[in-house]
Amino acid sequence: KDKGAAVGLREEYDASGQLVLKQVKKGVRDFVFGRTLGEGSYSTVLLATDRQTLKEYAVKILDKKHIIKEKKIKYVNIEKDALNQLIEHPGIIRLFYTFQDSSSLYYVLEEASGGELLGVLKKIGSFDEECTRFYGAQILTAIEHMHERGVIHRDLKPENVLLDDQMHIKITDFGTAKLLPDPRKPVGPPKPYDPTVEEESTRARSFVGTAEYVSPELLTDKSACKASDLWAFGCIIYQLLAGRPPFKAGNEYQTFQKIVGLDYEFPPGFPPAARDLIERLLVLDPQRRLSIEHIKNHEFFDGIKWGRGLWRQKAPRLKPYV
Ligand SMILES: C[C@@H](Nc1nc2c(c3cc(-c4cn[nH]c4)ccc13)C(=O)N=C/C2=C\CC1CC1)C(C)(C)C
Repeated sequence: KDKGAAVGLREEYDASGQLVLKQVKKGVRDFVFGRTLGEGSYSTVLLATDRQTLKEYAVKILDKKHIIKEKKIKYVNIEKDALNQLIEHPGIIRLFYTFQDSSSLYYVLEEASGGELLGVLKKIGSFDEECTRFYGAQILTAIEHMHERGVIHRDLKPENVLLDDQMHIKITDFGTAKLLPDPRKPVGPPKPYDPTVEEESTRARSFVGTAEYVSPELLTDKSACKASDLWAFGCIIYQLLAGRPPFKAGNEYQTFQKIVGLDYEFPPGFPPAARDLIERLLVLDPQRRLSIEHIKNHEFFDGIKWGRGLWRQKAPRLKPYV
């Protein structure tokens, strides 16, 4: 009789000589892989079912050779560290565990069966104020949680805002996050030069998010800060109500020109409170952008109960804002 090796169990004897079966790390064989959810540049995300528990997960598979060749090892560790630092928040996708085989790394993540907010938005065209207020509030508290833990997402967009089976949000894709040094941890001695590791400075310089949501500071002086996520937040709020992002042009370069020139306008009939909030977020100088506290107190969010209550209440029914 197979000692359960197939299901990742190992025989051990405890102090009193009693036989115990220990659950060891899961492996590829423990899952049945389903459809592809999306392809990243170094990874693929598939739906997968755990053979034993029949629970559904999203598994991100990274090709080790490709990562090493492209010197992206740092990115991979950043994503894992970011997800591990952000556990236990209802608005952040959970990383359950990771394992590897000879060719790939596997991240076993929570499945968000409602899919991407972008997909829902495309289906109904645009959100009304009530839905925008609810989803905006959930996204803001998830951003607040990240920033409290020194994590800057850097690529927030409706595609990375997922929906669970209760139609509550789950932020995902921390592969391009920036981890601020932990103020509580002393900075260690400088590491010896390692040619295979791409330096932070070059990394910060090389990375740019998705054109429509990139902040002006990332385009002008190549550095992202927490306020960069709030610029993206402003773009998302605008897009939920208008059905399109504020800065969109024929190609990336023209989109960048619109951003640094703050070249956007509101469609007629745009709700005035939302317009005022967006005008205080889409500010070129990151220092002058509204802080999270001020956003929470803005009249657009009047009526929102911030805190745990936000995650227990029923999501408003999505109806198009005509
Ligand atoms: C934006 C993202 N799309 C998605 N990423 C994830 C999903 C996900 C689920 C559906 C879905 C499920 N049921 N119906 C639709 C559709 C798209 C998804 C999920 O459940 N759990 C973790 C995910 C991502 C975590 C990983 C990046 C670290 C890309 C295109 C990058 C795969």
